[in-house]
Amino acid sequence: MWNTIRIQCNYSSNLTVSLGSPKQSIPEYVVNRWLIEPIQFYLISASRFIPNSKNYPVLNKFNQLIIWKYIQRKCHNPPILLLHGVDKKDNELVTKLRSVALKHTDSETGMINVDGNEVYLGDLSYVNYLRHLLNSSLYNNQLTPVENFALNNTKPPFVDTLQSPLEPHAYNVSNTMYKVFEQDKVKYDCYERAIISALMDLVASGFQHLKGTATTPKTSKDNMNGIEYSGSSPLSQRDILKIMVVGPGRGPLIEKLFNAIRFLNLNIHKIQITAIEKNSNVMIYLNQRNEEFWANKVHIVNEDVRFWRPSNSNEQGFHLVVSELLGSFGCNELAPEVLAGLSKYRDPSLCVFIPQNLTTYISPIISPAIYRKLLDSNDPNKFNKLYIPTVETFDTPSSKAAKLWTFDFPSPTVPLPTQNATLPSTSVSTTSNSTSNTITTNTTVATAQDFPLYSYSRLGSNRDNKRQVQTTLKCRRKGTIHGLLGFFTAVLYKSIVISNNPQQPVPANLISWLPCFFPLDTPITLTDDQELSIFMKRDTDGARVWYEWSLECFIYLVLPLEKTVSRNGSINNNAALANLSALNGGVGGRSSYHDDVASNLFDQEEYQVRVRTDVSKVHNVNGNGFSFSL
Ligand SMILES: C[S@@+](CC[C@H](N)C(=O)[O-])C[C@H]1O[C@@H](n2cnc3c(N)ncnc32)[C@H](O)[C@@H]1O
Repeated sequence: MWNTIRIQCNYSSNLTVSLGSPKQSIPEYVVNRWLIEPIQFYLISASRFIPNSKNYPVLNKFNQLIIWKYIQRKCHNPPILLLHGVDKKDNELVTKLRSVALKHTDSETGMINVDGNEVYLGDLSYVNYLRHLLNSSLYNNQLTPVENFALNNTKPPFVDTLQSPLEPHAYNVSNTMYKVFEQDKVKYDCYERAIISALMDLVASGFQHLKGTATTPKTSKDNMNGIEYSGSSPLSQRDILKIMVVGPGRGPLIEKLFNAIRFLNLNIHKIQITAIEKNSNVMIYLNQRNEEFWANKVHIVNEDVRFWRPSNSNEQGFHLVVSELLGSFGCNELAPEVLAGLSKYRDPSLCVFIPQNLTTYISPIISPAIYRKLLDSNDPNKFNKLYIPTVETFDTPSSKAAKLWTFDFPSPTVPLPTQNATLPSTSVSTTSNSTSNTITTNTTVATAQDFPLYSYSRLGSNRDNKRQVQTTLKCRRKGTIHGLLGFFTAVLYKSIVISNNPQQPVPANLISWLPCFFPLDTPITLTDDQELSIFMKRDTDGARVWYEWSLECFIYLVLPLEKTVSRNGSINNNAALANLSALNGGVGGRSSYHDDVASNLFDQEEYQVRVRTDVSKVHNVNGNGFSFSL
């Protein structure tokens, strides 16, 4: 009923709802469902209270939890708690408590002065209990880590806003934003574990000679978080493990890399580290940290990695590439495009990328608050854009999400560097830490000339990073769908996974990414047990990347089969077929389903038909509403 009123009032922001505390426990999804509504008052009847062991009125655990959850999630605009029924004559508990508790408490008379009149508020032990409940809310956090993080990091008026996704490949990330990233300790711990695991495998598959630290005495300047470094290496390039960090920002991933090297006790002389960061604003941090903590061991390049090319053969043939170019939807910060060019500079025989892959997911959501915000916006493209809602003001009618697509790193479709490439004499150079500049021609490392400057047009419109999926989801619960929620899972290395799945983040306290939202311009209403068909596309024209999306919903009808026997005795199913064709034409069912159904007609007394009940338009066709420029 509330939903009907809201729709009839065109999602007016003046419309709010008052909820009553439940008599008995209700399913959690119902509590969560109301959490996304504009609750103005939360009514607590005195009859919900029960006496505790000292005969004071308290709420049961279930009602306590609901109040904590509502006031915590809506901390910037909490509902007013309205206690009622305390003064009812027939409230046995009140009468009892009044005689036991209040008689002896002179200071708590429960009287207030309103316009010169003494008004009896009722039994104050109820109010006192609610006060206690509010105070104890601080120590009974009901929110998820990501909700806590989002609420603590967004203050009014930015709470509950729709942000545009970051585009770090196109715009420089601010210092404040890097600080926010760096708060996610668990993300960096996952990276550290992934790097340790990958380094162990690399060592085992050909870099055994890395085991053991350098023996040269260290100087204070050469102290890299405990890694001993002598300042010069007598090793030839062939012995060297080459590591690239793409987009290190202010350096937390490099920090984790050094931790991993130290943890594994690897010889730093035999490791070459290159970091490529396009944001010139962070160069000062990186260079300072390089000097202070990393003994200038990191070769820092201030360039867009898509346009970077190794100046000589020593600068390629990477064995480990570490990056964190993940957006809320996984691929929306263009990791596939950014890393594709770099793939060509890997060692074709042995190279690990962290992350190894990313997979995107989508789930239909109910979010009247977000929809109302969009209705209020003057942007003509508002329904063709991708958003990041700052606070989780949504609920999902389906317990599952649909898997869309995966990107592997390095991309299996990017050609391998040429095998046995011959090094031109000009490409061989001596690095400051190397006494040998000889690289023999039987190396599998290719030359810079083998890999022309990365260009999207050269890759045939970047075809390999296009994706298109049509997938279905069963929705058990009814509701009005306002859009799709996108999130990702990334395999950093083997079993080390991170995910911003709102229902089950991995690790549970990961806070870096809120899920993203693809709106529908006309919401779609579902009854119980419907099926949703979701169309999602990632497209590119070589200069831009964008997403397109649409929805259809279906119900399954079971229809009786009306058989008539003709004069010659044959069975005629015309009535059923007529039903089918009516559904096909009238409701928009698809003929392929009906063909399947028709072929089974002769065997069944009834048949099932899938009927389309609603369909949305395709949003953001050709990226006309929004796109990410390459
Ligand atoms: C999501 S931030 C992560 C930064 C850092 N790894 C951290 O954890 O704080 C992505 C970083 O990659 C950089 N970046 C994005 N695209 C890039 C590109 N094409 N070439 C080089 N750096 C890039 C951005 O400037 C940004 O610093």
